[in-house]
Amino acid sequence: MKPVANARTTDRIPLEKIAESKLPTPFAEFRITVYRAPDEKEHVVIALGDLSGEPPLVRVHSECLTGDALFSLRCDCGFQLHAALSRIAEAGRGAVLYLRQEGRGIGLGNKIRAYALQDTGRDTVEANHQLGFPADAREYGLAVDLLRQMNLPRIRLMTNNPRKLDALTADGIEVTERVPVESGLNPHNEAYLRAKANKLGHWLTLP
Ligand SMILES: Nc1nc2c(ncn2[C@@H]2O[C@H](COP(=O)(O)OP(=O)(O)OP(=O)(O)O)[C@@H](O)[C@H]2O)c(=O)[nH]1
Ligand SMILES: [Zn+2]
Repeated sequence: MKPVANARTTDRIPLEKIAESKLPTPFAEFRITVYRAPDEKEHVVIALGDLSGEPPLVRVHSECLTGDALFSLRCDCGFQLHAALSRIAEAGRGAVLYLRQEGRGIGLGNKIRAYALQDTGRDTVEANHQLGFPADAREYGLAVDLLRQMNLPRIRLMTNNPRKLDALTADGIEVTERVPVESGLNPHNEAYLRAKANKLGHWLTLP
C-alpha cells in the first residue's frame, strides 16, 4: 500500500504540542502528549517505546465518549481502544492518535440525536443524513500532521475502515500493513456494525 503520487505536502494544519507526561495504565506505562489545533481542540497521542526504525503499530481513533469512557455497547469503539492499547503493550511499542472528532465528526449531541433516530429504525448512515450531515464528516489531515510531527511516515495501521486507510495513504503516509481490529460484537451493536460493513465498506466479519 504505497502512498499515491499527488500526496498533499504543503497545506498542513498547524498543531501545537502543548504538554507531555507519563500515563500509567493497566496495559503499560505510556507517554501522553497533547496537541492543540487552531480551533482549540486538544488532540492526544498515547505512545509506547521507541517508534523509530521498523513501522510501529498505530491506531487512529476517533473520539467516542459513550463507547470509550461510558461503557456503551452501541458501538465497538471502547473495545477497539482496549484492543489497540493491549496490542501496543504486547508489542512494546506503538501509538494511539486520539482525535477529537466525536460522532464521526458531528459532535456528541448530534450523535445522540442520531442514536435516537436509530432507536426508531434508521441505520447509522440514514440517521446522519436525516440530521443533514454526511455519513462520515471526519477528515484525517490532522492524523497525517501528527504522524509527520512524530516522524512516522511508515506505520502498521490498526483499522477496519477503508476510508481511513485511503485518506492516510492519499496524504503520503505509507501503511505497510493493515492490522484488523475487530472486537466487541454484541447484540446491541450488531445492526450498527452490519450497516458499517454494508454501507460504509468496513472490513468486518459478521455472523
Ligand atoms: N454519527 C454517528 N457517529 C457514531 C455512531 N456510532 C459511533 N459513532 C462515532 O464513530 C466514530 C468511530 O467510527 P468507526 O467508523 O466506528 O470507526 P473508525 O475509527 O472509523 O474505524 P476503525 O478504525 O475500523 O475502528 C466515533 O467518533 C464514534 O463517536 C453513530 O451511530 N452515529
Ligand atoms: Zn463508539
